[in-house]
Amino acid sequence: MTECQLFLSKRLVTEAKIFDGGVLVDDRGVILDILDRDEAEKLITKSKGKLKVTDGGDWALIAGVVDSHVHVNEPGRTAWEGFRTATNAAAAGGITTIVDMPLNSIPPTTTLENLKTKVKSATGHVYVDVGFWGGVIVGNQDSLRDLVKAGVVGFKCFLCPSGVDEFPNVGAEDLELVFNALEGTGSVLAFHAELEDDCCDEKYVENQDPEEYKTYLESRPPRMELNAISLITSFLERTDVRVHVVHVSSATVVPLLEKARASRLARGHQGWRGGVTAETCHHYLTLSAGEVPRGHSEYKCAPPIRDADNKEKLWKYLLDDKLDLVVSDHSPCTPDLKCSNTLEAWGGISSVQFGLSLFWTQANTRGLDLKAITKYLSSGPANLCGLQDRKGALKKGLDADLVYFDPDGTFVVTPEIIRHKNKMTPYIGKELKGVVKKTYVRGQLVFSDGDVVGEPKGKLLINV
Ligand SMILES: NC(=O)NC(NC(N)=O)C(=O)[O-]
Ligand SMILES: [Zn+2]
Ligand SMILES: [Zn+2]
Repeated sequence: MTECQLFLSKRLVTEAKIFDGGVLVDDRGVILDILDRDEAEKLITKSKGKLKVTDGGDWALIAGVVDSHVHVNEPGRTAWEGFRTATNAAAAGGITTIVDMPLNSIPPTTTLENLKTKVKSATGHVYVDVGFWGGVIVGNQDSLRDLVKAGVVGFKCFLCPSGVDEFPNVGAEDLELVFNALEGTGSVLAFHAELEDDCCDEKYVENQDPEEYKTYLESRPPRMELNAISLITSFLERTDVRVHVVHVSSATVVPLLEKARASRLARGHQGWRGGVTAETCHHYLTLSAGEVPRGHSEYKCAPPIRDADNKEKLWKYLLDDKLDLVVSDHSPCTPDLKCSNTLEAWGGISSVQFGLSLFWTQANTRGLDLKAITKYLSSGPANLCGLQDRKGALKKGLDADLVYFDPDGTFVVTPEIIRHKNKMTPYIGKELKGVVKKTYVRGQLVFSDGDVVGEPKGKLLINV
């Protein structure tokens, strides 16, 4: 019993309930049991001081957040973001696993060789556990099965230009090959779902003020998301490969996804949520187009943040179980690339550290309780990534990825508290609810009292 630990809280949050109790953790950092207060007290008495007990009192004890959409950019664009800084920010934000996106680093994660390069640059530099997405680009379909074997959680592809030359988008003809390559692997194909058509909106906005956010917004209308979903769903009668739509911005696409899911479920698809899933991001659930100040491209991302009515619809769909998870899509860059011209600036929002508090700030005012955090920020992403037997909930047999969280505390976002590399985010000056007090990865303390603890102890969730 000497190596076991017991983490107590008056508000222990499992997938099913919130109660006064404890999480018993073994010497490997795996959850041995979830106990109520009486059982925990009896165990403490029985152990005669041999059990290491941590009591968080009134702080909630929640499962660590799994952020399945983070662009780390190292190697190759390490000035934009690196593993140390991104995972330091994650630990401070109550995230115990991030999953790295395959693009913006050079090389992109599109071959086994490239994955090995990425893994090498991450080794020894991560404060939380890190999984990896593979990338699908034109012509790399023969590399996909090797990447699956190496343990990538799935693949991301683009249906429109990605913003970086080395990650070209695919078209309908490529997708045929890609679905064939992934058939039967159990892997998931995630889409950046924006697709242009003949009606060229970019040309239309040419004469408008490029510093106005509205100009950028009009260059990427909801129609682009709808076009993409139509293309994706047109494949679903012919393939069993799981599909996932990343960063849904326009609520208009959700009914189409719902229909596609229903049809797959009717066919008996065995994947999580019928193998048709979708995420939205903290920025779409927190911000709206009307509040973006002129020339402030730190609000720029693709697809764009839309109006307040759209934001409310996204919340409704989320609460109706029509959207499955919420992520940061942390996609940072250097300050020079966030110029005041909204058409030319880099598209990507930096927020990995603040996702949990951004979500809680909104969720709490909408009458949700702490279980919503576990559902949408932990178990949802873990299920997407096939990590549900290791991550994503306070449950026997899973890794003891734990966060002591003060749901009633507040803080203001300032550049000084930002831990990601380039201190830009649209949330500067905003007051957020919910303060991360301590973060544990596999039972080990990695963040406490406002700072990371010791050397990076994160694991890479990969077999290379
Ligand atoms: N090249 C990117 O990092 N793009 C990302 N940028 C955003 N979302 O603005 C993304 O996920 O598509
Ligand atoms: Zn994307
Ligand atoms: Zn992204």
